[in-house]
Amino acid sequence: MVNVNCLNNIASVGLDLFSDDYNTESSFEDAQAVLVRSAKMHDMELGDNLLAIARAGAGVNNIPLDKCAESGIVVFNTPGANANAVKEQVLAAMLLASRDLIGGNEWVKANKDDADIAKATEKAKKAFAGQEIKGKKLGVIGLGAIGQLVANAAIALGMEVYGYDPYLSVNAAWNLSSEVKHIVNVEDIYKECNYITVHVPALDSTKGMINKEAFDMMQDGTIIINCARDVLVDEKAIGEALKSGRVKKYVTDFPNPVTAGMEGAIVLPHLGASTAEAEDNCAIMAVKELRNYIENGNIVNSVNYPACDMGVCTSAGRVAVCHKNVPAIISKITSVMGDEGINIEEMANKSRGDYAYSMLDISESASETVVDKLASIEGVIKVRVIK
Ligand SMILES: NC(=O)C1=CN([C@@H]2O[C@H](COP(=O)(O)OP(=O)(O)OC[C@H]3O[C@@H](n4cnc5c(N)ncnc54)[C@H](O)[C@@H]3O)[C@@H](O)[C@H]2O)C=CC1
Ligand SMILES: O=C(O)CCC(=O)C(=O)O
Repeated sequence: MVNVNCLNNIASVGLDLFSDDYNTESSFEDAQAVLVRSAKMHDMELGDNLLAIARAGAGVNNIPLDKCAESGIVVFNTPGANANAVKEQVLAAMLLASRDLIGGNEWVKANKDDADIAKATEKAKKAFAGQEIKGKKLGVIGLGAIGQLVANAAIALGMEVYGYDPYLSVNAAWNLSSEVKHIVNVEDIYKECNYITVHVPALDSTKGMINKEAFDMMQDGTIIINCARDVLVDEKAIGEALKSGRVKKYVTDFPNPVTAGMEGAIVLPHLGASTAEAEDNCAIMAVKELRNYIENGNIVNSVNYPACDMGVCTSAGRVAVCHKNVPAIISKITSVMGDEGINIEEMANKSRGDYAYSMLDISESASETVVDKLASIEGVIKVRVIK
């Protein structure tokens, strides 16, 4: 039985994909596999039995990726599975920031008992008038799964779109409308765009990237949308930019003690991925990734180990090894097999930064002796007999 712990609510359509060989009611301490959404895992004790964590979503800043890699725990996410939900929220955010629909609705609620509300409406409504997004310039920072959908949708809505992503993959570039203007210096977005939306991961290199210097370059009345992570925007600086009128509205999906009451901010309670469709997509992808790793040793969509996929094992045995990416380790692994008279029928070795992963399809199932010998090689982190 494989023990699975869910740290957050995971859609049942995903959990239903686990076979009877899985117990999805496990405690965290006993789990071999963990499913998580936004629960913070940095301070959690990671058990020796834990093999894999799947983030049913995109952002993995709630998971200690290096600590997991060091312990041979493979972390997955579900790229693109909630991108459409976030794209739709960004479109809503741009419209909410452009037309004072929230203020107008509050006015109606406040005047609900006025028998003459229809007449009063026609007088009051000028206070809630806004602007159209058609013809305005939108800057999209980060053109991954979400950014590219936002950019294409904004083109379809008649916006002029500037896209910036220095690490853009070729596949992502193919998906972008040719009408998106390719920006190589993010400052051009700050200087020229009326709307700016950010879609990058929270990394040391991106934290605080929208800061005072960025606001100083912007035009008065710029609208900022942040459905990525709060730490990307310097909150002291945006508070000041809102006060000065440099920024007209800040729409953020991340309430915290600073943003929650911020004048001029529209603050949503992290709803970007909260649609039935996105929750289902993420849960299905996450469970499939976990099963593929647990049952076949394959790594697809990991964020701390390399991709490595040998399909379903057709040999008598398969061994999977998480190890450091250091010289001569492969020859030591294969020597163990040779010394034990085991033939390697197929093999894959992939690396990612300091870590690597090897899978060996072998002529017999690895014995305890083989596993112990592999585990004793310097730099080997975890050895698993898959078959
Ligand atoms: N509000 C919500 O509920 C959700 C928020 N998110 C957040 O949105 C982020 C983006 O999600 P996806 O588009 O799915 O991820 P993704 O990984 O597909 O795209 C991220 C893009 O950012 C780019 N990038 C990285 N550093 C950059 C930089 N300094 N400047 C410009 N571009 C840079 C990468 O090259 C990549 O193309 C996630 O990391 C997560 O934090 C994601 C899903 C839901
Ligand atoms: O699971 C959620 O609701 C949060 C989604 C999110 O922030 C992400 O996928 O990065």
